[in-house]
Amino acid sequence: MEPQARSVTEHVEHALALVTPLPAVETDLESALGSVLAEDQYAATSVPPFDGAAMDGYAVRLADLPHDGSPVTLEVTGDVTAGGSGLAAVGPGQAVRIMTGAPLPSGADAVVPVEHTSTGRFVAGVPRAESSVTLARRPRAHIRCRGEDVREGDLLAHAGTEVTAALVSALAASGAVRVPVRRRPLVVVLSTGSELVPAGQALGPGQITDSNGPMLAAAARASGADVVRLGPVPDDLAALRAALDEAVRSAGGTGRSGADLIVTAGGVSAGAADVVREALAAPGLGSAGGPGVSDVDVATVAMSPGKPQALARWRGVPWLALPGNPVGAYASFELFAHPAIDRLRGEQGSGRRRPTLTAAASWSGSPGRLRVVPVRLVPFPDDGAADSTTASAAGVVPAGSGHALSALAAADGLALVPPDVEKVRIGDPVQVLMLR
Ligand SMILES: Nc1nc2c(c(=O)[nH]1)N[C@H]1C(S)=C(S)[C@@H](COP(=O)(O)OP(=O)(O)OC[C@H]3O[C@@H](n4cnc5c(N)ncnc54)[C@H](O)[C@@H]3O)O[C@H]1N2
Ligand code: MOO
Repeated sequence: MEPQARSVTEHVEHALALVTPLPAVETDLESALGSVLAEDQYAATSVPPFDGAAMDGYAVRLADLPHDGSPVTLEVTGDVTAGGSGLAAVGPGQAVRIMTGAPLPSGADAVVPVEHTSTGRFVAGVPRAESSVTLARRPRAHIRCRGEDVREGDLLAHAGTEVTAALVSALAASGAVRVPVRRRPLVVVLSTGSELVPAGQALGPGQITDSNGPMLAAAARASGADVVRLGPVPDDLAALRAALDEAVRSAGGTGRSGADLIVTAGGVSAGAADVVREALAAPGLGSAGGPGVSDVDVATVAMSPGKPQALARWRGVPWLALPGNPVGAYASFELFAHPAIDRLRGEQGSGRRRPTLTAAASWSGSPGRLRVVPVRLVPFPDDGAADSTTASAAGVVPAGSGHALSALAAADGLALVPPDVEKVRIGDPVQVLMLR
């Protein structure tokens, strides 16, 4: 008899319970890209750090410009450029040439853009020749005030935020040099199966190319981990145990020691050669395990594909054992391994977006199981009009034509059809775990 199936949500909880956020390390700002902040970040300096010009033009005193908008002629007494010393002052009846980003001279309280003055335009590289300028009051002052973007001490980002290029900009502008981030996890990926040969090798009878190894390695890398890939290892207990031991010691080319997470694919179901099951314990299972293994948790998860799953520790290192069927392996990675990697990285929240979109085709569910369907985004509703710009791109259809791996390759996301849905019909809401 098949053991009682566990829900996907429950298995996610078990997977998350296996891992804890990695320690914080200080790193320079650029290397922090893709890592997760370990502490809240506050601005060390204000942005902009001084009052300055937002336009190329003339710094003036508003008191000199009539309210009725009639023009006045002012004496041009100086020049300030961005990065220049900016010591010029504007006295009554005077104006100073000023370039965008330059500090506002004392006495000035507005900038009049050059195109609204008698000068018309500045010529790059040509120094000031004009001794006067005629201009009038404008509705806007075109001044960027000190701290108007970020004020010293402002919270820029919470702990748990992934460092993006945009955040690097905000941190750099406000004085950050080194930032505390969680260490990147080292994930060891290991595929098992005597039928597997590495990509590029000729196939003998009954052999297939190992695609789960490269796929899981790529998926782990895309979720922000450093990756070492081992195997494929044959269905042989001694070989598997040796590979797991290598994983524990593994530094690969990363200059680090020891996996933070081991992800295997294959060998977890009921076959006589299912070597991962063998390494976890004897058939029957529970919490027991052979030497090296602890916290064994073998589960039948109510999902399709991806039903056989196991969790354990190998010499203390968290180990997620995913099924070998490639689509099941990928779905399991996204549902269980990705959140576990997010937790190791210290990321708050669940990483992947899961919007509710609309089914633009009908397909069957898997009653009693969460059905995972690779889907493509399409416009919906698609009224067939030549101009489809009115249709939103919020519809999904099953990707590919049913061949499992080709569907996965074409997918924008994985539709998650709940266990109580027998059939998805056109127009039904459907939750989609977005892959890009
Ligand atoms: N008697 C039962 N048999 C099976 C059950 C079951 O409940 N009772 N479950 C089935 C389901 S569902 C799945 S999923 C598979 C999972 O089995 P394993 O995790 O043990 O995976 P394997 O048997 O090793 O492989 C399954 C399938 O995928 C191919 N494969 C494996 N690894 C790779 C790889 N790295 N690259 C490409 N393809 C791979 C493998 O050749 C098999 O065809 O068990 C069912 N059986
Ligand atoms: O659970 Mo298996 O991955 O359905 O094919």
